[in-house]
Amino acid sequence: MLRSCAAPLRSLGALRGPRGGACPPLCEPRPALRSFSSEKVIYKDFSIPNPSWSKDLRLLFDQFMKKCEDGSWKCLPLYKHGSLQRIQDFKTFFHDPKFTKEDVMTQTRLFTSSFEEGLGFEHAMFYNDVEKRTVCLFQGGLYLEGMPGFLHGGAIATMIDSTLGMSALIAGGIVMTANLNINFKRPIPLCSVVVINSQVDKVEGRKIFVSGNVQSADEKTLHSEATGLFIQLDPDKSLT
Ligand SMILES: CCCCC/C=C\C/C=C\CCCCCCCC(=O)SCCNC(=O)CCNC(=O)[C@H](O)C(C)(C)COP(=O)(O)OP(=O)(O)OC[C@H]1O[C@@H](n2cnc3c(N)ncnc32)[C@H](O)[C@@H]1OP(=O)(O)O
Repeated sequence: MLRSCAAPLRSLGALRGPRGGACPPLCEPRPALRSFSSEKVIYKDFSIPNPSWSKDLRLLFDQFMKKCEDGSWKCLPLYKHGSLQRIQDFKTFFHDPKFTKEDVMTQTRLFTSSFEEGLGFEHAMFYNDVEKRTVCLFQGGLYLEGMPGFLHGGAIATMIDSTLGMSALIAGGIVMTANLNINFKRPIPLCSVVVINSQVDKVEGRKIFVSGNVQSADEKTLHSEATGLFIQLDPDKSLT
């Protein structure tokens, strides 16, 4: 039987955005499954709390939602509006049907959203435009195990890449990771909650330099430090 990371929630009705309603509109639904035939898009919001979220993750999420009230922070919907547009732009300019055919594309899923609730990458991202910072609240589930009881380094790298990448994406549009360096300093226990911080340090032409770290929810443990180089894609260059 599958175990969930969190004790069952007493009431989902307790999950409220700062304006008293459920999380949207600050945290808008993201389509988990996307369709490139434009006939059907199935929406599922992965960033709003679900029963697998631990008390720590819920608490941090609520704290960040509170910070969103004055507009200084935004809860990032990964696919809607800007982000969705970036994905569409990517498809328009860089997707090569030679490699992934239309019928396959209708079945794809974003890696970090492809696990059953609580077993994979439970996370929510927030962005501060003034500070150019992205913060990801992340609880890695049971299927992300590496060494027994701890998260796989690849799973940590995935979320670091996504968080630093989000900072770069907001700064530079359609980007891809060219380089990612990670120092793994302390292992992350499965199902624990960590905070991934990232900021854009420098933009040089098409190069966007981003750095970040991973800390425990109580900020007492520094789990990892990372730097990344993201390159704005050139529409005149083929990717393949
Ligand atoms: C980033 C995504 C944001 C994620 C946000 C999360 C959710 C959003 C929702 C959905 C999106 C999900 C996507 C998540 C994916 C996460 C990101 C990735 O993991 S991308 C996959 C891994 N990366 C790749 O596969 C890229 C492979 N590489 C390439 O295709 C190319 O090398 C390139 C990166 C496109 C660059 O090629 P290009 O021809 O355009 O550039 P140049 O080679 O001319 O280089 C330009 C410039 O940069 C310097 N450069 C390039 N690479 C490096 C390097 N590794 N180290 C140092 N410098 C490098 C190069 O020297 C040039 O410099 P200069 O102009 O000064 O000469």
